[in-house]
Amino acid sequence: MAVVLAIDIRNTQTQIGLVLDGVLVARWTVPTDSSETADGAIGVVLQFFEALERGLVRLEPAAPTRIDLPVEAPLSDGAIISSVIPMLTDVWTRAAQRLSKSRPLTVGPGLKTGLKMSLTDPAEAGADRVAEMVAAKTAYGAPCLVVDLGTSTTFQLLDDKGAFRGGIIAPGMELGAQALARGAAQLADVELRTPKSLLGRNTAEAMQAGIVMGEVARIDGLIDMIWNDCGYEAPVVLVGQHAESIAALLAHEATVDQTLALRGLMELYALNKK
Ligand SMILES: Nc1ncnc2c1ncn2[C@@H]1O[C@H](COP(=O)(O)OP(=O)(O)OP(=O)(O)O)[C@@H](O)[C@H]1O
Ligand SMILES: CC(C)(CO)[C@@H](O)C(=O)NCCC(=O)O
Ligand SMILES: [K+]
Repeated sequence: MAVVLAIDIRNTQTQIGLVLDGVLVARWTVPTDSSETADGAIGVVLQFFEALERGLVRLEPAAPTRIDLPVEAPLSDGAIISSVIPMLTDVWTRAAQRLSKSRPLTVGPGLKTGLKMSLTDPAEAGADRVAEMVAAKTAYGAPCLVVDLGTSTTFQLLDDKGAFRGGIIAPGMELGAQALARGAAQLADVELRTPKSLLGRNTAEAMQAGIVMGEVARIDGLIDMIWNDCGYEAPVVLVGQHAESIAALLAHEATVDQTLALRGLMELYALNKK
């Protein structure tokens, strides 16, 4: 059985996918720690494996009922890393190197994607956005629009010719809420949830409306602007921590797909492993 680790390092969270014989079996999410060490990163993977062994991890629908994981090094046959934090790329690469039989792959210049990049500098594109485009092409076909609601809110368009046509990068909801609380003396941190009504009757509700409903309006508005700009429309796929709640509030129809980036990593691994 081939064991592959797909590691997706984002600004707030790091997610590890366990891939067995090309099937995504389970996921493990930890906060991203900018002072992480290679030893610490190995610890994260060991925790994941131990939690799996003890039946504490919810398995993906396609997972086999029984999983036998290696208990000694190498714990995996290979690994693929997508990182949007340059400082952590090397740390996780060293960790993955010690965990696996073969040299880990990193999403970035030099890795085959099978994707045409309609960008002025493809090397600049976030590895997460590239991984999402790769999986979107397989799962939804071209054209397709991916909206990622994480630390930042990003839009990635796979155009009607199947190329990554660039997109939009905006501050995410948590960042917006933090900036508001930091910048205004009478405003404090609020929990990010859908307000009871559009017009808040107190400060917290008004802030929730501004952040959550503001995000909904921004996404709906930008989607329309994108269709106007392109001259065609396409399926919309929502990913990231806030995808479910925002999808429910959007005027546009959207599919939530929380494993898109990890599946993109799986595909990139298959395409690039020797
Ligand atoms: N509480 C949670 N438990 C498990 N998984 C989670 C949890 N929250 C989010 N995730 C998953 O972790 C991944 C990353 O989450 P999130 O969107 O918060 O990332 P982020 O680090 O803010 O991303 P980015 O830096 O790209 O904006 C997503 O795929 C999401 O499904
Ligand atoms: C925009 C983020 C932070 C989203 O995770 C990441 O994809 C990134 O750092 N990208 C680099 C810039 C770009 O994608 O064009
Ligand atoms: K920065």
